[in-house]
Amino acid sequence: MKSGTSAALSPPADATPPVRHPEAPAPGEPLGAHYGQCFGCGGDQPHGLHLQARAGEGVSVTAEFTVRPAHQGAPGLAHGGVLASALDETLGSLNWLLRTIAVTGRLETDFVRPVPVGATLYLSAEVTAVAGRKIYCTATGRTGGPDGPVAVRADALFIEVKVEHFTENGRPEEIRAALDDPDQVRRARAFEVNP
Ligand SMILES: CCCCCCCC/C=C\CCCCCCCC(=O)SCCNC(=O)CCNC(=O)[C@H](O)C(C)(C)COP(=O)(O)OP(=O)(O)OC[C@H]1O[C@@H](n2cnc3c(N)ncnc32)[C@H](O)[C@@H]1OP(=O)(O)O
Repeated sequence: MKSGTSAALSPPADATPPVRHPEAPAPGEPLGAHYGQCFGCGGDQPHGLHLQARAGEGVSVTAEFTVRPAHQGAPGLAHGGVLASALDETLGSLNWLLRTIAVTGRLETDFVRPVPVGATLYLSAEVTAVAGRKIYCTATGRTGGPDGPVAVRADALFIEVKVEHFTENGRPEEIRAALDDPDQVRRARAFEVNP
């Protein structure tokens, strides 16, 4: 069974291949967190997954995530929602290579093998197509190594949004703090200049 079989995840006929932004980080370079408090990638988020994605070739990324005891669902096994979060975050980081701000519209996940506590998930993701504001992408998480068996996979549709998506909907205290942080503002601007 393949994931992403719903019609909503099939790119339309006028979709085009993704275009890597000319100033995207070189393959192998870390992408950095898009927000320090992000549950997926933020370095300042004590409860987070601390995912550190690296740019790959084209519009692709890789990341690793080691399952900790706090991530359990069943005894000794990762919670599926946490694994979906790791996939979501890895897929979300692809947008940095397009220099587009986008949020997850749809995420379809297959849980193929149980993932024990202590295991490292080797994640890789790529954008497959773009159609207007819609960004189609796919990800896998493997155990045992980057070429190990697939444990989880996901297909997703991200939707491009403006910075106002966050400023108009986020809780004011966090938005104020983000606007007061020059690094955060610089990062948001870097996305915005994309035509
Ligand atoms: C300085 C201060 C500011 C700081 C800024 C920081 C920068 C940060 C940088 C980067 C942040 C990235 C964060 C990544 C985190 C990891 C990823 C996540 O977990 S994101 C969270 C979960 N996702 C949501 O919360 C979305 C909630 N949903 C929405 O807000 C809306 O539904 C939204 C924006 C997704 C779409 O709403 P519409 O009104 O803009 O657009 P419509 O017209 O509905 O959709 C556009 C097209 O997309 C399709 N579409 C939309 N949703 C779909 C869905 N669920 N399934 C299938 N198609 C969908 C529609 O059918 C339409 O297609 P047709 O153009 O007609 O062909």
